[in-house]
Amino acid sequence: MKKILVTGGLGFIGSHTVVELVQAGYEPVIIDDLSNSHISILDQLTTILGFKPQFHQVDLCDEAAVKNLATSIADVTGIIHFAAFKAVGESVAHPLKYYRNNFYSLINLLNAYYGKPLNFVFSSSCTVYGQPDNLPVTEDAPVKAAQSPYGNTKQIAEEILQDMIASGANYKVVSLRYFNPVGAHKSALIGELPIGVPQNLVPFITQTAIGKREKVTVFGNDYNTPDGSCIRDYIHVVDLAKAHVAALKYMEEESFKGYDVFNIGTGKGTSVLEVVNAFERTTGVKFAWSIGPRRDGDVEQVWGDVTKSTEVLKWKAELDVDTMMASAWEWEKAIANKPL
Ligand SMILES: NC(=O)c1ccc[n+]([C@@H]2O[C@H](COP(=O)([O-])OP(=O)(O)OC[C@H]3O[C@@H](n4cnc5c(N)ncnc54)[C@H](O)[C@@H]3O)[C@@H](O)[C@H]2O)c1
Ligand SMILES: O=c1ccn([C@@H]2O[C@H](COP(=O)(O)OP(=O)(O)O[C@H]3O[C@H](CO)[C@H](O)[C@H](O)[C@H]3O)[C@@H](O)[C@H]2O)c(=O)[nH]1
Repeated sequence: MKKILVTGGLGFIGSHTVVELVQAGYEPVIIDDLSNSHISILDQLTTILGFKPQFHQVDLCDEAAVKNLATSIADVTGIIHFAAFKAVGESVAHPLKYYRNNFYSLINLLNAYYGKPLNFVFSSSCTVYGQPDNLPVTEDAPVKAAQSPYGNTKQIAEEILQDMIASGANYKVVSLRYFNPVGAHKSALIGELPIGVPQNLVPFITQTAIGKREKVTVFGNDYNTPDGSCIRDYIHVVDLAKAHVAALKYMEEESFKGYDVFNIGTGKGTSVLEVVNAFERTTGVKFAWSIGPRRDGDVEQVWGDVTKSTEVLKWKAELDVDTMMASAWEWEKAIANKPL
């Protein structure tokens, strides 16, 4: 069985990917420092999988610890590198915290496994496109000046990986540019666990619907879009998780060498108001919301062209916005009934 190191494997996207890896016949080895996740996610994964996946609590910024890891778990065929800090606003307030964690962890990992013929998947973001000139945005669209230190870590990390490949390193690398991951596993045993007040739309909606927050503010209805609210490409986290399996399979092909990048979205834009309506319609739960001012730094509209990922990775998102909302709501109710 092919062993895959999953850094950040107890986090939102990582935990769902662990499930899909096992279903596809891989053996995941989870690395996490629990800086933005809960150890009980390991128990939840154990319930879903029927066995306890291997887990090591390691801070990837600790160079010596990562070297030890590479010695003790030397027989991996791939690494999926989720571990990073991801809050845009916090990165503006604490840029060094973001540059330190997101770069040290990446570089320590690449150095520790350097020389081995590994398949490496990097979690990038559509944030690298800023506001694209053409929609849907394709992978060859220009990377725009980063809007935040967080976005900058994704842009620079992609460059680091390309420079490393250009230098002749033995790795194969795929960067996946995620659009907006939402939703939760159908078991409602794993999902997104925002720490503090959620910054993202869907957890803010579910926390408001359950009564933890008073009201959702729709940030702006005067954008140049059909209903005036911003448009994003929301993707179900289980579809996103499956894209990682597809990326590994693609890299396992002899013919693939070097570096490649893919958009991972649905190819469809949905407005904030459409998300609000979809939530209320699918769950039957109404919540308080109102229109407020625009949020600083928001891109007006972005959705991805997924032709390349469909044709080359042979992967396509299958789950719709209603399923995303329904599963996010089941997860919110599950953790309200039984806090982790
Ligand atoms: N969720 C999104 O909207 C989104 C969008 C685009 C890209 N991404 C990227 O995808 C990846 C995963 O995102 P997520 O939403 O699952 O985030 P998450 O915070 O839920 O998961 C990240 C995990 O990494 C761990 N971690 C962080 N720093 C670490 C370190 N130094 N050593 C070991 N573990 C560490 C955290 O404890 C957490 O469990 C991140 O790289 C993120 O930037 C996320
Ligand atoms: O309370 C809220 C929260 C969000 N929004 C709106 O909902 C949309 C989605 O906002 P999110 O914060 O959920 O997502 P973003 O698209 O702003 O950001 C996400 O996608 C980015 C890439 O575009 C980065 O990857 C970032 O890490 C990730 O959180 C935006 O139009 C935002 O203005 C609201 O109206 N009210």
